Amino acid sequence: MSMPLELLSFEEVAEIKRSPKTIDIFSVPEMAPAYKLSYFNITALGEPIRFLLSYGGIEFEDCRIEHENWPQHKPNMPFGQMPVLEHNGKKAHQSLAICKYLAKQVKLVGNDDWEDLEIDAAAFTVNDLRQFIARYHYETDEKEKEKNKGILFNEKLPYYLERLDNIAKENNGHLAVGRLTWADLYFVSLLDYLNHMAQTDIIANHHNLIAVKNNVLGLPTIKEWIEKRPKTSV
Ligand SMILES: N[C@@H](CCC(=O)N[C@@H](CS)C(=O)NCC(=O)O)C(=O)O
Repeated sequence: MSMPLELLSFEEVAEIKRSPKTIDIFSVPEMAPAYKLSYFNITALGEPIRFLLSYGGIEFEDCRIEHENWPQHKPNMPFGQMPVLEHNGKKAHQSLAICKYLAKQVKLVGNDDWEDLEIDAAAFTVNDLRQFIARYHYETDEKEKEKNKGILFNEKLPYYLERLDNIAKENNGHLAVGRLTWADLYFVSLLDYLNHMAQTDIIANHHNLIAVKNNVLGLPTIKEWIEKRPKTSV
């Protein structure tokens, strides 16, 4: 607490006035970002969350856990998995739930409940597609993998991509409600991962989905994030 000036001697007051205390801006401790995202050092399920935070200019601690250190962190996660978003001392899990929360924060949601339903349906469909591709990619039994490959490339990919492409056409280069929403960011942020797992550019022949991709990658805050994000293999 500072001393009232009238209780100080003339000399002491004079000394204080000669050397006024100034705030040294370089010594002010930086505030920790309000959000911390924990995920592996890859894009995959963490990237939609990183895209949404970046889109909204929300500062976040991008905590990337190396696989060899995962066993010591796993017990601290709500359901033993990541991504996990921390805010105000609380931990949230489930990437889609986190995306929906952030989408509200950055205003990439619908104007009414029905629009939200359409946006959710688009994003959840992309998530279904991700799971079909992952089923093939992560299969270790060679015979099973071959079977999954047939199902993926002959059935699931053409079926899903054709429909998603039609939706993108009807919505002017977006996946729902004719404008940019979190479903677009969700899809585009996962694309590298989906292509990596399928070992091909899955949207190469789907021009309306390419438009969705270009719309998202053209956003200045997303461009900035992609330039500065750590370069990883996936
Ligand atoms: N449904 C969850 C799935 C989370 C999930 O599968 N996380 C994986 C990484 S992508 C994980 O933490 N794996 C490590 C483990 O289960 O020990 C979500 O969408 O967040």
